[in-house]
Amino acid sequence: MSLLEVKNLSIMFGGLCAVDNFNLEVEKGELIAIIGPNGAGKTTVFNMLTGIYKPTTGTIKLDGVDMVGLKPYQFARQGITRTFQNIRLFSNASVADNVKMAHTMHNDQNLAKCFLRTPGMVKSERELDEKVMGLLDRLGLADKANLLAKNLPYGDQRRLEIARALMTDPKILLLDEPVAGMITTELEDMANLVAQIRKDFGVTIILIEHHMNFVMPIADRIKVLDFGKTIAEGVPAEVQANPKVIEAYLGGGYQNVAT
Ligand SMILES: Nc1ncnc2c1ncn2[C@@H]1O[C@H](COP(=O)(O)OP(=O)(O)OP(=O)(O)O)[C@@H](O)[C@H]1O
Repeated sequence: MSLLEVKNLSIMFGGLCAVDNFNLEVEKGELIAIIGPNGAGKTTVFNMLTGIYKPTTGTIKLDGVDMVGLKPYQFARQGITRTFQNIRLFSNASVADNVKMAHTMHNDQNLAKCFLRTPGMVKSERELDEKVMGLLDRLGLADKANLLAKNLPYGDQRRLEIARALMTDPKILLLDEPVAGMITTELEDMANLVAQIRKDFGVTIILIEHHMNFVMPIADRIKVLDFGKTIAEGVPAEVQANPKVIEAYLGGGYQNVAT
């Protein structure tokens, strides 16, 4: 049984079929990229894989558990966490508190224990602080732990989003355009970071991206969507050479096939 099994997933918005018969099997530890031009349906797939949208038809199984119909927080508790194309941070909280809050929001907190500050609570708080600092260290943000999130450079805000997602110990990490808004010279750093996270945390990663150059060196497999349909899939070299992919990118005036 694969870690994630998605079968015949489709969603209609009125008369528009935004995602049509999407299938995906992901093994533990894999890194899968979903690419495609604007409006291809990539974010909609993520929205279905995180319970934000309920598919019109199809099934999603995580570790054999049927996920369709569950709420977003239940997807998160089952082990699917995501970042967003538009960064979502607590901008007036510190970098460290942003990561800590991801834990607090993800786990049930016992209010009585919080107020009583039992030895167990103090110990778990200490362990939590250590985990936060460990994660910030791995993501190159340890020296910025006390800065307000809003004062971080853009690339660091993206790293912080990933740290927040990792704080929930996900089985599957979904990254929605992790280099959106970054300048070309930052792409390679982020690609290295994503590959390193996969290795260090043993986490399975599915990411959406426009930039071919970003996904080519790090993805095991790539799926290409266009107008909601899967037009190609395979290892990066196969996909890059696929005429349908070249047409979807270049035919639509899309310029990132080589960038
Ligand atoms: N809630 C919604 N209601 C109506 N239409 C929607 C909704 N969400 C997405 N769509 C439509 O579904 C299609 C796919 O959109 P989606 O955002 O998934 O594309 P995308 O591949 O992520 O594009 P981009 O790269 O621009 O983010 C688009 O035509 C979009 O307008």
